Amino acid sequence: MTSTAPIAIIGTGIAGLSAAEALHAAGYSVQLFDKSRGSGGRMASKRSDAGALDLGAQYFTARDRRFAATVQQWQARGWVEEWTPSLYQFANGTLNPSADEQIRWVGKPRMSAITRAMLGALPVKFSCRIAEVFRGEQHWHLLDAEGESHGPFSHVIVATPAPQASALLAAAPKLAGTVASVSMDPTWAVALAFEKPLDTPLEGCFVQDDVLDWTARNRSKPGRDTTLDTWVLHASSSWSRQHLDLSKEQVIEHLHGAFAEMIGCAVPAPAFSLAHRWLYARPSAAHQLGALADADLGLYACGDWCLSGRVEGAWLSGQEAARKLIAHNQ
Ligand SMILES: Cc1cc2nc3c(=O)[nH]c(=O)nc-3n(C[C@H](O)[C@H](O)[C@H](O)COP(=O)(O)OP(=O)(O)OC[C@H]3O[C@@H](n4cnc5c(N)ncnc54)[C@H](O)[C@@H]3O)c2cc1C
Ligand SMILES: NC(=O)C1=CN([C@@H]2O[C@H](COP(=O)(O)OP(=O)(O)OC[C@H]3O[C@@H](n4cnc5c(N)ncnc54)[C@H](OP(=O)(O)O)[C@@H]3O)[C@@H](O)[C@H]2O)CC=C1
Repeated sequence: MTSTAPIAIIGTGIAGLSAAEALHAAGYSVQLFDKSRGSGGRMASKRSDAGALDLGAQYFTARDRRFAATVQQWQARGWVEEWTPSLYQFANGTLNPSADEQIRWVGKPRMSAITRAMLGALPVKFSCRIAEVFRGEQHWHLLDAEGESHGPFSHVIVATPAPQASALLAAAPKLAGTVASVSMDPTWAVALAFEKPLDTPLEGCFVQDDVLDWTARNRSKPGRDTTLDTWVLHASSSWSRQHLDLSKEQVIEHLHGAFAEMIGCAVPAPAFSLAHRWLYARPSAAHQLGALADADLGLYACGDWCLSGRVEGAWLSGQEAARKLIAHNQ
């Protein structure tokens, strides 16, 4: 290690925490920041009257050998469990069972359990939106949206969605340019909770219609609250983009209607509903960027948008940012 100042990591989603874990294991000290009240980003779970709900990432797969080995460790520690839903597919107006052999993982008892456990005792400042990353004579400093300055730091890793990373990478125009070329699509998510369980065996469904993209029965996941029969619905990227500024009430009404048409059983008015808009849900295309680095400056960027736009891609990108930083300092 060449410096005693810690490394700043902006973002406590899976990418930022993956980088943090790898750097901490290599003996570096880190300081994390997140604009939200807790960790997880798009893997966070929202507390609601219907229990904790996974409104973002629904499950994840592990195809990369290194990620698969890490998921095995998470399983041994009780952070994740396999989810084996009764899977369906809805296409051309028809609902059909669509079982497959794919192993799908979920955080237990909620998706946010994973990043919560990864964070452990690492130093973090929540509710702290970083507005500017600037270089002093020797070190990096961060300015938050309240005007407070943080630092000094030896390096900075920006682990936010690409559109939120651009401004933070202004000190490295080449990185900022690459990030600016990555576009991300939105997703409207809705939760509907019913007093009486819906009369269907369906627990997860890949949907191909104009409105919906996916639906899942929350109670079919391990460790979830079963008081109400709660469903998470995701709108397609194109519908979400076209209806970005609709009110939450209108979005709930549209998605409830599409769900009722699709599911093939009576769907009463929900006892509880909520909507959440993910403005930067997924990259519009997959990339092979790994992680971005200006190693001489000490500025790095990682996130799902560097790779597959999935949990696995985000974790791998965080590992790659840490690897590049460590390699440059050896
Ligand atoms: C609706 C939806 C469904 C999905 N379903 C799946 C799925 O089933 N399977 C799957 O594999 N993937 C899924 N994904 C994708 C998956 O959630 C992401 O790929 C992954 O969680 C991204 O992790 P990340 O760390 O790169 O970014 P994020 O999780 O977005 O983390 C970035 C963090 O940076 C913080 N931040 C941003 N700007 C600032 C700032 N200026 N200052 C401080 N903090 C800041 C944010 O608050 C956030 O916590 C889904 C995503 C969505 C939205
Ligand atoms: N909404 C968002 O913002 C968002 C959603 N994301 C979704 O995350 C999963 C993750 O993908 P992964 O590759 O890890 O999982 P799968 O292998 O389960 O699914 C990949 C796609 O393959 C199709 N699929 C898979 N299994 C089946 C099946 N049994 N029956 C029918 N189809 C299946 C399906 O594609 P289509 O809907 O048919 O186009 C899956 O989507 C994935 O669902 C993403 O959509 C990621 C990021 C953001």
